[in-house]
Amino acid sequence: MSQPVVVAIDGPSGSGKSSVSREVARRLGLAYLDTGAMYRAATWWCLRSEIDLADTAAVAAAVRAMPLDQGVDPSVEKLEVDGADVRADIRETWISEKVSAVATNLDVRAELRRLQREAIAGQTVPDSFSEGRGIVAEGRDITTVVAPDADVRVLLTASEEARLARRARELHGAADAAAVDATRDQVLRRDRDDSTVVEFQVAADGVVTVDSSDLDLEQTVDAVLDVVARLTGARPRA
Ligand SMILES: Nc1ncnc2c1ncn2[C@@H]1O[C@H](COP(=O)(O)OP(=O)(O)OP(=O)(O)O)[C@@H](O)[C@H]1O
Ligand SMILES: Nc1ccn([C@H]2C[C@H](O)[C@@H](COP(=O)(O)O)O2)c(=O)n1
Repeated sequence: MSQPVVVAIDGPSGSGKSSVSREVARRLGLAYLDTGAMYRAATWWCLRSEIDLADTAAVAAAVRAMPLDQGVDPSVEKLEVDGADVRADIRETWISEKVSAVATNLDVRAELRRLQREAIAGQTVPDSFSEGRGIVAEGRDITTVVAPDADVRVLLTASEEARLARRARELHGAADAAAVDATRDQVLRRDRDDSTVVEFQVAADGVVTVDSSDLDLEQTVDAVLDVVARLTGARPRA
């Protein structure tokens, strides 16, 4: 059997991390880990438990006790907290507005980092979803903190304009001025808050930047697959 491949992808909001990482994992036959979904699930859990997000100790304790069940199959999204399917809830505005308060809690980051490393290591052994082929993990600090030794490390970027337009189209079905204005908080304010605890705008040493501003989704997936092939020899399965 060939060596496991770990691909780490970071980038700002709306750069395409989730869509691109999921598709890259699918084509390479790897597992997929959406670490942003973990922060969103943690936010859902704290709000549902009526914890004041400003009470950092209470939030951290709740996250340590969170009964999270997250799938790693790129073709079948699974995300449950305490048996509840939270896939739809965590994408809603009430979570997007609050998630940075949880993601900037350093004790929460330590706990989720532990779970993320466990999930990544779990995919390098034969008895796993990927049968030991490896994983694509994406977020904000995967290339730098969670998996700095990953075989492939990519910073996926896109201009502010492109990211706002993408999110506006996704949420409002159009990228006119009103729709773009309505997404600013979700994209720019969130990046500003999140970047107080983690660097995801500038590539660290050894991290390859893929700028998707002028690429469509398919071209971006191909660009990342090219980087993976160049650095590891791994290619899409027929
Ligand atoms: N290269 C691309 N060209 C055009 N649209 C894209 C491209 N990449 C992603 N998209 C679209 O942009 C939207 C945002 O992408 P996605 O959710 O993957 O970004 P993200 O970086 O994971 O964002 P966030 O961190 O906020 O969750 C989606 O609707 C996706 O289909
Ligand atoms: N490794 C990560 C992943 C995510 N976050 C934070 C930043 C976001 O505001 C939030 C949700 O992520 P998204 O689903 O939008 O990618 O989680 C982080 O700090 N570190």
